[in-house]
Amino acid sequence: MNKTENAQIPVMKMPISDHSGQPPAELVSMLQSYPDPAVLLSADYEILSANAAYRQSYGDVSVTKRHCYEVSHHYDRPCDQMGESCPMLQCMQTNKAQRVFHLHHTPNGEEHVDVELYPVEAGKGEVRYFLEVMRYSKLASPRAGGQGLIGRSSAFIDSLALIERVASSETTVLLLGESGTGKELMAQAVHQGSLRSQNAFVPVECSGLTETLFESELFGHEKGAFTGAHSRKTGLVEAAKGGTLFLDEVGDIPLSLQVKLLRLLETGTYRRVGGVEPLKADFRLVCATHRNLDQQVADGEFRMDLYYRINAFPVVLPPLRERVTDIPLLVDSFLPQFSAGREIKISQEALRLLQAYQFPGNIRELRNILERACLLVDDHWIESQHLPVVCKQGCSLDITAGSTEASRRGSGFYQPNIVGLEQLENRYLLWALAQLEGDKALLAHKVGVSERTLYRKLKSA
Ligand SMILES: Nc1ncnc2c1ncn2[C@@H]1O[C@H](COP(=O)(O)OP(=O)(O)OP(=O)(O)O)[C@@H](O)[C@H]1O
Repeated sequence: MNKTENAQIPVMKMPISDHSGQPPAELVSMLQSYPDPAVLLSADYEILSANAAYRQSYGDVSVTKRHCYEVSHHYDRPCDQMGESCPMLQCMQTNKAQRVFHLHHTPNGEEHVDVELYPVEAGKGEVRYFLEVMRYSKLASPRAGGQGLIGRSSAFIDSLALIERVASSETTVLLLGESGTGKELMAQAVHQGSLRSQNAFVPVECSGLTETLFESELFGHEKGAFTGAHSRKTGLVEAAKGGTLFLDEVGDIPLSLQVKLLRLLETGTYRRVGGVEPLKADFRLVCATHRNLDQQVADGEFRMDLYYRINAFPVVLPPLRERVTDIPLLVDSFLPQFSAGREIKISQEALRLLQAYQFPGNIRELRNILERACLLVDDHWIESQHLPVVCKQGCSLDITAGSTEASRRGSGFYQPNIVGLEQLENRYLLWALAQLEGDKALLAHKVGVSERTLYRKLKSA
C-alpha cells in the first residue's frame, strides 16, 4: 500500500484476533513493505516493531520496547504533555489518521519529519495499534550548515508543513511575506519537492515589466516581430516547460497586463509575439508578493478573477522578528560563508541585540549585517559595536554591562551603565518580545497592558 492510498484511509482494519501480547504477524510484515521508516506502536506509546528503513536510519540500535517520545524527542513523557501536538493522542481521540510535522532526533541530528499515524483495528473493531510512518524533509534543515531553507521555530515549521503538503501536487502556490523572508527559497523548495523537479525552475521578476517586455519575456517572439527582433526568442513560459514558473512580486503586475496573465492561466495556451500558432503551456505556477493582495483587490489595483486563480494555496512566511529562536541557527549557518576561512563567533551580547532587533529586511538583512560585521571584526568575536544598525535601535537588556569584553568572558569586572526608566522599559519590552518569539498578544497579557498600549510603547522604543 503506498502512502497516498494510506492517507485516504482513516482506520486500518486487520481481521486478526490476537491473544499473545505480540503484534500480529500480518501487521509486522505489512510494516516491512513501507519504503519509509515506520514503526508499530501500542496504545501506551511503546514501539512494538520497526521496519528495515527505520532500523537503517537508526543504525542497529534497538528501539523496540522503548517509547516513541523517548526515541524521537528525548522526552520522558508523551509529546502532548511537553506542549507539542501529539498525533497519537489525536489519533486515539478521533480514531482517524493524523498527519503532523515534527522535529525528531535521529542519529544524524535533528530532522524535520512529516509524520503520518494510522489507528489499526485488530479483532473486534477495537483500535489496538498505531502505525507511524515518517518521511524526513528534504526541503529544509533544523541544523546550521544545512542546504536551502533553515529553521526550527514554530512559525517556520508551520509554513514548512504547508509547503511539504502542497509541493508534490500541481496546485498553484501563493507565497506571502515581507521582503527577505525567503519567498524565492520557498518557491525553489516547492519545485524541488514536486514531480517536476528534474525540469527547470524559472523565476520571473514581475516588478518594472512594461507591456512589451512582459509579453516578449514571457511568451517569446518570432523573428521580425518588431524592430530588433533578429531571431526567434524562447519565452520564459516555454523555458519552464515541464517545470515551475515562479512569478515574483506578482502584485506589481500592472492591471493592463494582468488580463494577459489571466488568459494564459485560463486557456493554458499562449502565442509568441508576432506568432499566430497557439502554443500549449506546461508549467506549475508559484507566485509571491510582499503586498497585501486583498487590499489591492479592494482598491481595484488587482483583478479579483486573477487573484482567485493564483490564491489556490496561500502560504504566509513569517517575518524574522517572529522567528527569534531561529536567529542563532541562521547566524551559525551564515557566519562561515562570510568569515573567509577565519573562525568568527558572536558574543552573547551581540546575539541578544540581534534577537531583539526588528529586522525590516528580514533574513536578507541578517545576512548583510553579518557580512558587514565579519569585515569589521579584527579578532574572532562579533561584538555589539560591529552591529551599528542593530545598536542604533538600542534594544539591549544588558543594562549592567559596561565592558563587552568583560561580559563576553564572564569576568566579574564591569562598569555599571545606568539608564533612564523609560529607556529601561523600552529595552525590557523588546527583550521580552524576543523571548516570546514576537508574540505581541502574549506579551501584552504577560506584562498586564492592552495590546494597543503595547503597540504604542513598542513604536516609541
Ligand atoms: N529559511 C532560510 N534559511 C536560510 N536562508 C534563507 C532562508 N530564508 C531566506 N534565506 C536567505 O535570505 C535571502 C533572502 O531570501 P529570498 O530572496 O528568498 O527572500 P524573498 O522573500 O524572496 O525576498 P524579496 O521579496 O525581496 O524578493 C537569501 O539570501 C536567502 O538565501
